[in-house]
Amino acid sequence: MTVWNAPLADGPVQAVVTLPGSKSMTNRALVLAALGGGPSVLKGALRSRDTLLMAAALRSLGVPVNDEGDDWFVLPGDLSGPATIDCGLSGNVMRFVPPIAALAEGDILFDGDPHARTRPMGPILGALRDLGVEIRDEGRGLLPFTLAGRGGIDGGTVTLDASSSSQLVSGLLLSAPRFAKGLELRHLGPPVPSAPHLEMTVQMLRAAGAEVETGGDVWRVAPGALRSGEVLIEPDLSNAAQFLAAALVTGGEVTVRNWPSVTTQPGDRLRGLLELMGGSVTLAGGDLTVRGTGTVHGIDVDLSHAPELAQVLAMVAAVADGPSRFTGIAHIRGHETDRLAAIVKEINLLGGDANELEDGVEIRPRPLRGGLFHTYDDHRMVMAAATLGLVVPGIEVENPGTVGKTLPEFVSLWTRMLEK
Ligand SMILES: O=C(O)C1=C[C@@H](OP(=O)(O)O)[C@@H](O)[C@H](O)C1
Ligand SMILES: C=C(OP(=O)(O)O)C(=O)O
Repeated sequence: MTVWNAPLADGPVQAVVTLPGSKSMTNRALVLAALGGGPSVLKGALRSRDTLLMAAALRSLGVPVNDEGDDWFVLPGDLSGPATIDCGLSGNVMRFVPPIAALAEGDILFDGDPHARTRPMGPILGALRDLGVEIRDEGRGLLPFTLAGRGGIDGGTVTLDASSSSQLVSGLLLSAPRFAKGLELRHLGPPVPSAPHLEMTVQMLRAAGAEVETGGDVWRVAPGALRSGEVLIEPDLSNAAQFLAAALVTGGEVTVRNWPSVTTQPGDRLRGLLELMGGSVTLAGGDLTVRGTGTVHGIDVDLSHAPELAQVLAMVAAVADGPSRFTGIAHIRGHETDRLAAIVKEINLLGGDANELEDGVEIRPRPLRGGLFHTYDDHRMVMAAATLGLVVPGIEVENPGTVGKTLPEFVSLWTRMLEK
């Protein structure tokens, strides 16, 4: 175990931050480029564990991906197996790659980190089986499994329950233009979380030339060629959460550069959420600035649209002037760790007062003390711990390197943010 002493802010944080590319956009762009008809270049791609795993997965299926420079090049060709895919702990890799593997020939083995073997896969494996794909998973509906690629998928109509992750839908949609008959996908069950990420899938498919119709819980993708070319990746707005929260909890001012004026990223919801929590938020000329007054308000919000923000917002809530409730996020028990349990446990270990709800968490602020903050191989727990560490002396963050999943340079960006 390594430990990082989270720096305490010695006053209001004043900083301007530039963030690397979005994980979700980079991984979608890689997939669409791999399924395209010619060479593509990704500008501003994120270099992190999850995107390097995606690039490696596509390479294993016969698609050359050059990720050496700032621009990433993808040269699609015939998809081929046999192969072994390491999903790491990436939900994107484990949900987006199996449908591509079914387009290749040969046995393709999927596995990942120990915790990855607990993340929901059953509905997408069931849907692929309904589409005629042979998958051997010993009936578990989880990693590891072997998919027997037959060089194509006929496609057609399929129904699944995607209430445990929007990625179960996105994964099928992204490859659907390459199914012989396209795809009509229906969700049946409790609501699908992360609507902005579904919209991101639809918009990126359309930008690549796919015909996609959506309405309610039904998505239709027509068969057809995907356009190749240049794709511009936006900065990762979910990873802006902790930097903007720093302004709020210290009563400072933080600007994140290159904020898109229109975006499907759920991190854009930070603008409204941080305002509700007491910040003043302005977006001008591509700069998103949050100013804190020193007072932080508790909030009661449904976070089902932006579950990636839960941990950082929970830490802000822990130092607010009143109680908070974050609901609509039952499914984050199936993320990198059981995030509801992790949030509650860590706040309470530091002397706080939090409890789990069926679909969220409740936090009542109380004076907190320092101590070891466990991070459960979850990048967002590290970034949440750092946020709290700005105002609670003595927070020791377990395994800070976990941030490599989506933001390897987190500690240096954080340290720089605090330099006067
Ligand atoms: O499609 C995507 O890129 C993602 C969708 C969301 O998954 P869930 O719907 O499982 O929350 C999000 O939490 C994850 O970090 C990335
Ligand atoms: C849930 C997350 O990641 P993924 O599902 O892509 O592993 C996340 O980054 O918060």
